[in-house]
Amino acid sequence: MPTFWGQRMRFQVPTQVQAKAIPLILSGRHVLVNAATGTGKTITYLAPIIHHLQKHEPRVDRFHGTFALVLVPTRELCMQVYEVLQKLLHRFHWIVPGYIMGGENRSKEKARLRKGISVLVATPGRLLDHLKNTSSFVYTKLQWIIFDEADRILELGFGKEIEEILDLLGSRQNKFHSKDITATDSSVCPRQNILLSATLNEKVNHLAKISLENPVMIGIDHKTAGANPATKQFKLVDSDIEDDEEYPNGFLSSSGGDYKLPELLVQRYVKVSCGSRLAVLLSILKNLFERAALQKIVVFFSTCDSVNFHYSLLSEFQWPPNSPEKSSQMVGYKTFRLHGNMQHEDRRTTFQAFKTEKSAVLLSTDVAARGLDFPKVRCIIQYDSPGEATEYVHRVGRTARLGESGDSLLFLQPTEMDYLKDLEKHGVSLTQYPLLKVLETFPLQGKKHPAKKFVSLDMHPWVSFLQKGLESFISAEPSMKKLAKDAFCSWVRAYTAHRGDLKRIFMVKKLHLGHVARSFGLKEQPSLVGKSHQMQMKKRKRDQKQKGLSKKRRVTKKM
Ligand SMILES: Nc1ncnc2c1ncn2[C@@H]1O[C@H](COP(=O)(O)OP(=O)(O)OP(=O)(O)O)[C@@H](O)[C@H]1O
Repeated sequence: MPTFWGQRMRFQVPTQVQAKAIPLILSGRHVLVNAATGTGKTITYLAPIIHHLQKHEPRVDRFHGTFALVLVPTRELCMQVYEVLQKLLHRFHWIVPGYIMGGENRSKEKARLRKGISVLVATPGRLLDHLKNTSSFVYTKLQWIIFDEADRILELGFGKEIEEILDLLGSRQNKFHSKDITATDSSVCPRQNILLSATLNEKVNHLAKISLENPVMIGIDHKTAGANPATKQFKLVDSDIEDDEEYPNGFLSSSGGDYKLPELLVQRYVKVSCGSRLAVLLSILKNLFERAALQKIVVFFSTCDSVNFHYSLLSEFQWPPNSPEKSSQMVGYKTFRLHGNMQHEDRRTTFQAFKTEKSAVLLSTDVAARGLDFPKVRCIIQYDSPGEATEYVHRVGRTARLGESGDSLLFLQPTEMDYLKDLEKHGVSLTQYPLLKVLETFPLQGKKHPAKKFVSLDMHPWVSFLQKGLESFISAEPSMKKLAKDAFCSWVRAYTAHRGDLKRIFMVKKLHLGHVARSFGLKEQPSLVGKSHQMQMKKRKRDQKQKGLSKKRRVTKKM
């Protein structure tokens, strides 16, 4: 087992998945790794590669080009894997790490590829671009292709790109066998491909078939995933260790199987009527920070607009409103946001900043759901449902990493409660969050409001008081109102976009648009919000038409 990695990273013992998979990967087998979130999968594949490269004869040199390629679904994950790689390679300065990804400057990347990158981390689209257009990109010595978060890469619609990449790299199994290459062409290296994820599904089946040759599957149950039995830091149950399975023809015949969740994760749901969602979210955040000032929380939303709106609200909303006492931010902690519509550089800074903060809230879309390793995240709130159970697993996996404890909270409306049954089918079960007890911690004018007195949450004095405060604040700030309206519109669109079976749980026709508007702090009736949105859309169409016409006219004139 390679020893260098633990020293630099100050790790005492390998995790369970590392202990099982590293020897197999070192042996050269194609491997499929299925282990819970936060169990150290990154080192699992990087350590053996570096072990081989540092003793490679002749010594690895930049002009040899790329030996190993790590494919990841998102830019943030690309940066994260690159950072781990840099740490692991500090003693082996001749092995050059590098990354290429969407949003970066292409010509700078070309220059870096021309100089040579030994271990390259990449997002699929940009990699394909360079494979096609950067002639100085040398990959004749490529030995490893890793698919980290394999299922997500495919879900993001990169299936075709991946097939093209495998074809261009000559690594597609049904066309081409690594054994055949070594037999016929000694200048081409034997290949070893590795697929990893905490959730494998049918989509991975195809990728596994076309990219892995006679692979071994490593499945680590959450009870054993923490670490080696040598440490008492993690709970271990030896008998739960699954045997490696030979995987010649695909293992994914049962797609609805259990997902692997961190053992010390406490999973809860909170049932909230639509109109009270916003007030409840703010109350829960306030309560969490009042209970423990030093903690990090990630809140997941379904759309970029919704992230933007809640980000501005949390940053600007003062509490108590119109009070003679000094008011301050309601959730008085640093707030960050992360989503795909942000400028590349802002995404990068947020990602780095949230990593180092000790007390903060990150509001994010699913760009932060996969693979990101933010230290010490204590709680995950899924304010908007994740849809697929797979995404639920990855979102909650941002906490309770590597033997630490963590909490997760899923917001559900009364009409959406069947989602719990859907999760249960995957072995995921949640208990109810004691919302009324939490709301009791917010007395109004010194008076407590015992839980049993209220027929509905919307009538709860604290909730309605806070809701009024939010609505007046938003209606008084035109920029906030605009953000709220945009968020409302895109939230409804996202709600209608639930796929397949989930449409039966997240039923658009059961949505009360007036209540949805309230959940964005809007006083207007939904028809008004809808109308203004429709008018905007009409105006946009009109403008586009006019632009199109004048363009046409210009073109006609020119011709
Ligand atoms: N042997 C080890 N001992 C202690 N900590 C470790 C060890 N190996 C990895 N770690 C740490 O564990 C954390 C989680 O690792 P990593 O991000 O690779 O998990 P993962 O399984 O890929 O998670 P995800 O499925 O969410 O992507 C990281 O902070 C990493 O530095």
